[in-house]
Amino acid sequence: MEMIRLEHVTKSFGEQKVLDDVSFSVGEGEFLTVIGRSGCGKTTMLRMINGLQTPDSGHVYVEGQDVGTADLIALRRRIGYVIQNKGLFPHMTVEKNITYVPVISGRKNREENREQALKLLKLVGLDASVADRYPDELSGGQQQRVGIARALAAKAGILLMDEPFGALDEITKRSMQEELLRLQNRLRMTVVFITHDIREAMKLGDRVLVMEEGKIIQLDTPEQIRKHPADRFVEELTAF
Ligand SMILES: Nc1ncnc2c1ncn2[C@@H]1O[C@H](COP(=O)(O)OP(=O)(O)OP(=O)(O)O)[C@@H](O)[C@H]1O
Repeated sequence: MEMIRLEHVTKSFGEQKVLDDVSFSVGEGEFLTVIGRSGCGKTTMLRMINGLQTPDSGHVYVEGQDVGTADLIALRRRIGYVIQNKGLFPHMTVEKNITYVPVISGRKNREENREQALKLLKLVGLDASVADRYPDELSGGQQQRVGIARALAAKAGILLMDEPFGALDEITKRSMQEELLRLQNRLRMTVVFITHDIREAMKLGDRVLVMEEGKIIQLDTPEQIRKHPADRFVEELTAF
């Protein structure tokens, strides 16, 4: 099944065309990585999927529903959004952050919420003792894990990740990558993952989307991209 589809999406900020006739789709359970130079439109594209940005023309569909006419609050509850160094509510404990969506959706049983939070912490490789801490009392890597736990608690079938591991050291980054792949496989989440790191893009993605100046240059499996780079830019990018 198709989870996300962009159809001829165009977006400008003032004179600058940031997305230029972008079309692609992401299947259920697929892990799509997105790579391209700074400013090429990656974040703008990602934010369209949960309705934080609207296209000037074209359409974005999530699970067949046009985001332009969807109930955005309901939509965002189905989509986890994990961004570097942001995204957690600073005034809420880790537990409250994780159970935020279930609670606002009406699940008020405290014990049940606590239990779920602890289970999810374990699942993302965190100790139960962090449940009562605040986000700024956690390391960057721990915060990312909490962000993922929160998306899982919301039973988000779709996870949008904008350079989630960009600020992490190599070792933590690697273990987070492994963990994410394991969870994604197990829970069959659909993931769109922006990165600046081509190794990360090739390692994590079932397919890799390469962008340049608001256009898709290539969208293919890591193997095909390596074998048949669409142009010099992709060739240089993947020459490692
Ligand atoms: N709300 C906005 N208003 C005006 N310009 C914007 C806005 N959001 C983004 N831009 C501009 O649009 C372009 C694309 O931004 P975007 O954040 O999508 O790029 P990106 O590929 O994610 O970059 P990076 O890799 O540096 O995060 C940039 O030139 C940016 O300055």
